[in-house]
Amino acid sequence: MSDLFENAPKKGGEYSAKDIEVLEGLEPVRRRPGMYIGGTDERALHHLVAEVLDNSMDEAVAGHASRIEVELGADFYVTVRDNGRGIPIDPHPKFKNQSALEVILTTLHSGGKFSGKVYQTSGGLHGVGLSVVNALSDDLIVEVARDKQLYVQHYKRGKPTGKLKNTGAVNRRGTTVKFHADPEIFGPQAHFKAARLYRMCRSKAYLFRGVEIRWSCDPSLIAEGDDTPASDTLHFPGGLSDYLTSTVNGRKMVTATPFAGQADFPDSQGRAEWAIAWPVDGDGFLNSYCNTVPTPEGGTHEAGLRSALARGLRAYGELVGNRKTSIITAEDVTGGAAMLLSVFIRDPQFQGQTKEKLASAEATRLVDTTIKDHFDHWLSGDTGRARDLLERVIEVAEERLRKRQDKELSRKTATRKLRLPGKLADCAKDSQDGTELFLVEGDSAGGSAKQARDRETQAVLPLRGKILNVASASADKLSGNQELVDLIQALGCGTRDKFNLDRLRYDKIVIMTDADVDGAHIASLLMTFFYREMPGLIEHGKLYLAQPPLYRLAQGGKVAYARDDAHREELMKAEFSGKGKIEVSRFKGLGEMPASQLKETTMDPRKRILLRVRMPHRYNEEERAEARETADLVERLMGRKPELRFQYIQENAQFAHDLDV
Ligand SMILES: Nc1ncnc2c1ncn2[C@@H]1O[C@H](COP(=O)(O)OP(=O)(O)OP(=O)(O)O)[C@@H](O)[C@H]1O
Ligand SMILES: [Mg+2]
Ligand SMILES: [Mg+2]
Repeated sequence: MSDLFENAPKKGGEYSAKDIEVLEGLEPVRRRPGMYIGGTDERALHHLVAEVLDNSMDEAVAGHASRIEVELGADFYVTVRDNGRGIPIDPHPKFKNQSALEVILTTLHSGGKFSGKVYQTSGGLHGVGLSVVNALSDDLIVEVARDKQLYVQHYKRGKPTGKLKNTGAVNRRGTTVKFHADPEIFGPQAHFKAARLYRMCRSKAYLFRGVEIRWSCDPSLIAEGDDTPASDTLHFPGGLSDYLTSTVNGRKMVTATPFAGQADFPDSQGRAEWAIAWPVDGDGFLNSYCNTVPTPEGGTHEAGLRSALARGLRAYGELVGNRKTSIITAEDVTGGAAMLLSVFIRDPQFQGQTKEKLASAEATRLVDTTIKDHFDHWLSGDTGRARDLLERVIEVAEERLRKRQDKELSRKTATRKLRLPGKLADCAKDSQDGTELFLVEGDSAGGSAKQARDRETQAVLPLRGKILNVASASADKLSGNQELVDLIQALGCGTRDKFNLDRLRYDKIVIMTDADVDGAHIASLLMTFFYREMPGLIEHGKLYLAQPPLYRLAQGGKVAYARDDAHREELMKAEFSGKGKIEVSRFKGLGEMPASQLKETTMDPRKRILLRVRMPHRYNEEERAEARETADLVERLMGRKPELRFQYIQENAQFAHDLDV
């Protein structure tokens, strides 16, 4: 026994109990905010407000609050006030010296929503939200008006700075949380945006008719050209129907009336509300919510809705004896539809604390059967509109089949018709399936890449020098740029309104530039180009960044590659022993790297890491508005300052495999 311990190595790779940390209280939240709010970017920042607002919404949906005020101050403090029951302030039975309020604010997994006794269908369920907001705020004040008394407590970075004080009598009730996001976490430049918070409040008000949300913000925070009001009272008795009308406002629809309604699930399992229209232009979206929490990644409730609509329309088609009905898929019915879906269910299961995707299995069946019933009625209630919709969806299905046939024409015939650029080293495989195009910088890197590639599936296109800074280039300048003309030809899918994903000649487009400032610059120029000219490529997840290493480390027979300085330090500590010299060599560029090493580190699908470039999320009204903000961001970043560009890429590259542009 003692032998075992004595023989344990003392130096170098020492790793023992003392290395195991247990983070206490809210420390884990500050150390790993991403785990609780999905990152530290602008989206995550705004998520803080969502957590606080969700708690007030839960109070409203449970029937205890009717009014919520949300205020954004010039000092970027956000205040959320409701007229609900007020967070309990009596001493907590388990923690004798703390009020329940303090326990809620300073302890993860503390809350009143676990049992379903005090809230039935709440957005909150983890008992984490408010404590996380507290941990990530450099200043937070909570006020509770309860039993005609007003109680106040202050916090900094998750810790109370004093006791809960009773400040005297009041004539109202409810909870007020006022907080300021910690710049240590979100960066000194990150601030709440009025437009974004306003949209959040508005959609909450649409989702629950029983609440009135009073919005206000300091007028100085409204950017020029932004139509966000400085104050507004949001109350929508028409619910999702109103929401849909305001969203699709003015567009021509396939049917004169939308398919909208609400219904309870059996056995008080909750309820659903929906509003669906089919725009003639076929530009659809689906915004879904569970217990007023937006679920931009969809989930089981969306699956139920899709199934209900597809089954309903198919059943109708068969009933009226339309033989083409059999070709209709769910995607044909719903792909081009403008859809809003809100469900309220008990004890929902989400993926992650930001709750972007609903996982509750029973939601699919509940939504499916409930909505299918109503859809059947809606269709049979007006045969004119049912026929219009059916014919339209059959057209969509036929178009889809026609496109698929075109696609099945082999890539080779497409290639023959197309003049491919001379410098392209194409891959041997005919179909697009599983193929990759590497965009590399310069002929020498191109040479290495050509040797390192798998000829069957990997193609290489070397681009010379710095391509035009397309963020500021006009269309004719673009078409005069040979590098970009070559690139567009090699891809085959066209640009802007001629863009057609089905014609894309490869499955993945991989930007592979040197791991240095110039490389990052060229990568960002190319990303801007794709973002501007072929956003569909990014939307469909076809664009990637390769991650070539910057250093090679060797000791004895052991070799490792490091992406950057930090990674090199990490590897030196973790992978190599303290004994003997570690040889460190820095790659000057991909062109200098032997083909075998380039293959192993960067190109071989079994060993490499690729970063996928993505648009922020899917298309729904809020997300689109954000995407427009992102367009500004890209312009700001790519437009002028190269240092900023570099930082942007580096930061994202380190932390995420999915890179948001
Ligand atoms: N505005 C409010 N009015 C009344 N009670 C509140 C309010 N805000 C928070 N609470 C109480 O504090 C508890 C903890 O809130 P917190 O946001 O931390 O977790 P949660 O809402 O239970 O779950 P989640 O982590 O999913 O948000 C709630 O369960 C509720 O009991
Ligand atoms: Mg909550
Ligand atoms: Mg909590």
